[in-house]
Amino acid sequence: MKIFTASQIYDADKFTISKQQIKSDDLMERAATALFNWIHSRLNGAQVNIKLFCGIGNNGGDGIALARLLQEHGYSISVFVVNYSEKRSKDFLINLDRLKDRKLWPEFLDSDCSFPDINQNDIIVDAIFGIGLNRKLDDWVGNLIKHINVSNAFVLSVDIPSGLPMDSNPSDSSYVIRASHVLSFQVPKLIFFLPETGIYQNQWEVLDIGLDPEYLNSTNTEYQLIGKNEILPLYRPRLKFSHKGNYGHAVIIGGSYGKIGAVQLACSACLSVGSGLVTAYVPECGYNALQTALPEAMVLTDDEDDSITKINVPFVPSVYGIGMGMGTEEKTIKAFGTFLKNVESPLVIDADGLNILAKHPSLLKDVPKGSVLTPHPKELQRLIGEWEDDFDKLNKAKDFSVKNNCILVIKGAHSIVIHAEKGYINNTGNPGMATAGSGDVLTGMITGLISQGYSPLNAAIFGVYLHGMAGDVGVMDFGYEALKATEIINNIGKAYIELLRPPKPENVKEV
Ligand SMILES: NC(=O)C1=CN([C@@H]2O[C@H](COP(=O)(O)OP(=O)(O)OC[C@H]3O[C@@H](n4cnc5c(N)ncnc54)[C@H](OP(=O)(O)O)[C@@H]3O)[C@@H](O)[C@H]2O)[C@@H](O)CC1
Ligand SMILES: Nc1ncnc2c1ncn2[C@@H]1O[C@H](COP(=O)(O)OP(=O)(O)O)[C@@H](O)[C@H]1O
Ligand SMILES: [K+]
Repeated sequence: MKIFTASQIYDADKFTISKQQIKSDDLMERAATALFNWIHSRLNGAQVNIKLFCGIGNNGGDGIALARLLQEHGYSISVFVVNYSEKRSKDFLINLDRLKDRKLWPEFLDSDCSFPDINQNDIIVDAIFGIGLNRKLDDWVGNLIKHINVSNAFVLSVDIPSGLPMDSNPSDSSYVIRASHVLSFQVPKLIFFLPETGIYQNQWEVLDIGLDPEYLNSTNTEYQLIGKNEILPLYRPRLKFSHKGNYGHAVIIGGSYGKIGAVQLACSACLSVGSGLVTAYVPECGYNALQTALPEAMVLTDDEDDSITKINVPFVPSVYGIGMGMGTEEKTIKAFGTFLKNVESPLVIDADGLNILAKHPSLLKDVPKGSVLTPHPKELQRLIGEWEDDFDKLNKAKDFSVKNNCILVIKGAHSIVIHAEKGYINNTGNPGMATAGSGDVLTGMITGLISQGYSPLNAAIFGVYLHGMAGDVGVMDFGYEALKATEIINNIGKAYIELLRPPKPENVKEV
């Protein structure tokens, strides 16, 4: 699903209005009707107090139009206009008049007034600001938002939580609505997926308001939300007459004394995702552990017992995954540097492989083109430097990807695969995956996908999705807290099955 910027959304509006020969307030009516249908299908006329806080722009206009529809259906509503500017939008005014025609007079709030009481059992509709926010809020508006936030009432935000800009962090986090649920028009917004701006809402949902498909389909976006529809076409089916040689030979290099488990997890994930053959390259101390824990994998060892000091792989594998648990000893850094000079197969680089690159950026030029780097936030910061906010981080990551001709997987709640100017945002996974070794599993999975013939970019996008899905299937049995990296691996198979499960036909009753 494409993620549009605010200016693209305004363009989509204009395009739709002109192509469908409608008026802009018709589009607002569609938005309000979609909001109303959502609420009505859940409340079924229940007499709960609904308090609508509406700004004076089009977000406010949506709220005012919604108020009219709610009133027509007998809901108990109070409408407050947050009068933060004299510059009211045309469609806001049209809808305000329609409300007044029905003898419904909103209460106007301004800097001098006291705020209305909010009961914990009220439902708040937040239509104060939408995607048009472009400067700091006046303090009294910020204080109203605080007043709503402390009420503990259910807050339904229209389009986005009010007070949240579309392309930067809010200047004051207490001046942003904490939304229980966001009903966002037509397309998801980038701010829902970034760690610093995604915290303002519990859940989001997209409402179709009929923006013109021609514009939506033909417009390129920097970011895409990756779901099943985007992943299925990437899937490479296993062929009936294939043999293990068709699915590549992956080599996983890493480990040091006390950290052999990281390699075991990566190898096991690499096999479970479907690599034909997997060989581990570890220090001598890892030999027995690996051969015992993972009989399917082959093991090559370094001459040294505790850490990797040279990397001698006597064949050319399909792909290498390198870095997990490897340490950053001088001897290992040297071995890694020599390895990079000679390697031609694409790499998946994680953990200490990334830490070494960050400390010795001159090595970056030897990383094969199209390699995949999988940093968590701290490793990313070592690689690309400090960032001002998540938007700056994404721009710096794109620059890094272009400069070094690599694919970056920025790991997190919504991991983002960065390839040059494009970002692919993952939408699977859960907080149960914030556990030791889950990153090693991801590295093994991406390596195993490249081994089978997925391109490095597709392997990164597909791997991140499947990894999250395996975690999502895993929590069904283990809950968040008890989910361990091993359970993510054990559920890779079920994640594939879930991915390939045909959608249930609509309107068919289960017997
Ligand atoms: N296609 C769609 O998705 C559709 C979207 N629709 C809806 O339109 C919404 C966008 O509406 P919008 O452009 O009128 O902007 P909105 O957020 O209501 O702000 C109002 C104005 O406030 C101003 N302003 C900004 N910051 C400020 C500040 N700190 N303090 C004080 N004032 C400030 C600024 O005006 P300025 O003063 O800068 O001229 C701004 O224009 C969108 O979120 C969705 O709900 C639907 O109706 C139809 C289809
Ligand atoms: N809250 C979360 N929601 C979804 N996925 C998460 C969450 N926290 C962590 N993950 C995933 O778990 C993995 C953690 O990787 P990493 O920090 O490298 O772990 P480790 O170093 O222990 O292997 C990443 O793929 C990340 O996206
Ligand atoms: K809003």
